[in-house]
Amino acid sequence: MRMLLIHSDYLEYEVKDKALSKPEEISEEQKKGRLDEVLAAFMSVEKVDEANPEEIVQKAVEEIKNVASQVNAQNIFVYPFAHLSSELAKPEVALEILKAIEEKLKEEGFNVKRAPFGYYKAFKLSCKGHPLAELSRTIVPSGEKKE
Ligand SMILES: NCC(=O)N[C@H]1[C@@H](O)[C@H](n2cnc3c(N)ncnc32)O[C@@H]1CO
Repeated sequence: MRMLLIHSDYLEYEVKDKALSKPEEISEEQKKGRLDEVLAAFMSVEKVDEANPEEIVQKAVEEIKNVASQVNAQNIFVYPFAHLSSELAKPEVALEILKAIEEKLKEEGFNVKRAPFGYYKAFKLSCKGHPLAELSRTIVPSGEKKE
């Protein structure tokens, strides 16, 4: 998995069009979303992650928790983003992993939103610009090598 973490004044999105033939079913309310004072986690789930989805969920949650505590963020935006890797996991696997990350972060007490999966979305982001405001992480299952 490739993750881009941006500590932001806000992140807001608006669904524009389907990017998959069968995108995630969403309600009218989910077509727009916004969080303020947010750690935005843009994530590309990779083919290598299919070897151990549970481990990837655990490692991703740990990384996000670590950064959230360093930047003192309580709000997390889980954002599916297929542009950080050329070795993408199948959509059905990626969606399950992102849903699991969302749920575990909620269990940890964070206020979490997840942007809809399988759509083109307009988004606005206001990066805070401090030294830890822009971070990237690469996560792979144990035993797999990081490319
Ligand atoms: N910016 C818009 C967009 O990225 N849209 C992406 C994601 O929402 C989602 N998606 C599909 N596969 C993946 C994957 N492996 N990891 C993350 N998201 C995925 O499906 C869309 C088309 O690739």
